[in-house]
Amino acid sequence: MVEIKNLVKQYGDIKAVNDISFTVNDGEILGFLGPNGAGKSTTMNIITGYISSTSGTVTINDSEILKDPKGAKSQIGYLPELPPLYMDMTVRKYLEFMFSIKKVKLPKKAHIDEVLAVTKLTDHQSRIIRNLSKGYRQRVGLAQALLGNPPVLILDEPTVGLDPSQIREFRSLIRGLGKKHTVIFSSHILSEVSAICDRIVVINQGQVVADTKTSELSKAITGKSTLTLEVEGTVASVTTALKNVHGVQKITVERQSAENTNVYNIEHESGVDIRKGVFNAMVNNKSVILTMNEGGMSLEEAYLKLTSKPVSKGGKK
Ligand SMILES: Nc1ncnc2c1ncn2[C@@H]1O[C@H](COP(=O)(O)OP(=O)(O)OP(=O)(O)O)[C@@H](O)[C@H]1O
Repeated sequence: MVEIKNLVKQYGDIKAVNDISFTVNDGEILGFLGPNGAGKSTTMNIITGYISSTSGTVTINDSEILKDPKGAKSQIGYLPELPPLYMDMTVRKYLEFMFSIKKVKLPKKAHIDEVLAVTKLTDHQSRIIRNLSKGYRQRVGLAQALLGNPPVLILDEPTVGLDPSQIREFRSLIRGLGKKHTVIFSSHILSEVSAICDRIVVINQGQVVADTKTSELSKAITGKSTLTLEVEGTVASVTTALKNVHGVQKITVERQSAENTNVYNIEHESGVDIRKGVFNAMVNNKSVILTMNEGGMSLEEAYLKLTSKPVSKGGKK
């Protein structure tokens, strides 16, 4: 488990990280999301012990990073935004070199073979790193993070600069790694995080603005349960029929999408699934449903809303 408590990092009069707390459970893939300059890299660098915090604590499976840096660091594999690769080495030589630097205690050949296989680099182990594409270099960075089989992996914006097919491959690698490791994965791209992670922590201007299951992000922001419905029929008859559905609280016509067809936003009681009731009401009303989606606000809209508003007092100066 990774526990981050009241983390603060001050650079002069800039608070890059301003009282951040969150926990990552064993076996979880946590997305750490925020716009450029939000404080992601600073937080990651503190978690991995690269830089120290101004105040607050980071604990990795009972080892606190400042009190027991050796114990904490031995449990972390880190892929920084720019992995420290030695361009003139072959992939295998580089991993052997990092193996000795990290003083890994596992059988060398077998372990490096395993790491090469997991990162799909076996066929490229004799190539000079300089000649590899960005996607392959990133895999080499991931391979060095995996040396020693650390239980926790910290990946700082690992897909930046990769092309779409490299991104897809890298994502599937991370998903696979999540089965054996606890992963913290930072990104400023929402779709990336929602594709891989079950839970996300959103930061903005050095503060946590959401800590929630990906599927509940929209609800966490609006505080409301909503259903969007596109249906044929007059507004009057559809609204009357919807009003009688158990759990429905408020109906708003969002827009007209075609002739005699409107999009409605339906607020409903939290925890009540109104979809069947809405379906039956529309069938009885002879109104054809064209689309029905839970969560009135899209994930993208919710994220923009979260990260565009100014952070309350105590935020970055
Ligand atoms: N060494 C430093 N000295 C002064 N200010 C810094 C330093 N490192 C970071 N900052 C500032 O702290 C804030 C957070 O930066 P950080 O790099 O952690 O953000 P980020 O979320 O990782 O952004 P990006 O996605 O652009 O990498 C920014 O305003 C940045 O300018």
